[in-house]
Amino acid sequence: MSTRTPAPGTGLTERFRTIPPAWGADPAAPPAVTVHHLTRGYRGTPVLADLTLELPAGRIVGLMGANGCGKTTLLKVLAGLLADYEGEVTIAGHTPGPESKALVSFLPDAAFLAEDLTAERAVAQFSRLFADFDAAKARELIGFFGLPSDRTLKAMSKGMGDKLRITLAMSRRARIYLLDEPLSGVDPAARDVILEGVLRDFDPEALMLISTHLIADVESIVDSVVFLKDGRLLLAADADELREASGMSLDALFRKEYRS
Ligand SMILES: Nc1ncnc2c1ncn2[C@@H]1O[C@H](COP(=O)(O)OP(=O)(O)OP(=O)(O)O)[C@@H](O)[C@H]1O
Repeated sequence: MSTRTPAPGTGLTERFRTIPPAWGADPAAPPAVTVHHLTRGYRGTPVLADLTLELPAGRIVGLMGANGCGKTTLLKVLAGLLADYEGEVTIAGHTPGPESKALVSFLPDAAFLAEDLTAERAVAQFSRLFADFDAAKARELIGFFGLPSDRTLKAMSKGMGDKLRITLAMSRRARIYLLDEPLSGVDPAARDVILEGVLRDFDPEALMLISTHLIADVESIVDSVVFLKDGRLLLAADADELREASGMSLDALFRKEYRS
């Protein structure tokens, strides 16, 4: 039997398989999201393969993985946009459908707003579409981001458009926020402002799942992580516990685990 101390970082994927409940939360409370043996592919090619994971409420979870590992597919299943999957999924106790959609605010990675909308018209539209939309919060965020209220999306820069989309997604009083690559294409100076906006007046009992393949971008705001690899769970953990056990930043660990 070897008496050697394992090198930092080894065995992490066996040891870290779950995200513990948020600090101060009732440990007996049911998870906000459960995914059991989820399998989903496209045209016979599997993307998510027998994925099992649970996400507690009150957490800000980084959903990490290389391009094409299935992050968007998972978010779409949770958002109720992909119905034909194998396995079981629950969102606040509901299978994805009308009840769960009312509780989930999804920010897709693709454009979803009409180009002729101004910020003010977008706020009016979201107020009509979503019962939980907080127009006062949206206007506060529009001010925080310094967005013009009368300029159409077409006339805004990419960064302004991103800030408006994030404003709309974060202004729903949802239980679960799913943000798909919210910082892709955003310049480094704007990233910190956007993250500050995302956290502004954020309900500490809500769950946020934020996907990225650039972990350094969101490392400052996530308190836990899910690493996917080839549609499977590589590890799930509290961020501080993982940093302590690995002796690395999440970014360094991510690079190590995905090097192949
Ligand atoms: N509608 C589709 N039809 C066919 N294949 C698809 C479709 N959507 C996604 N795929 C494929 O499924 C795989 C997983 O895609 P997905 O978008 O879920 O990954 P991802 O981890 O979000 O990637 P990225 O970081 O590049 O956004 C990829 O190989 C992708 O090409």
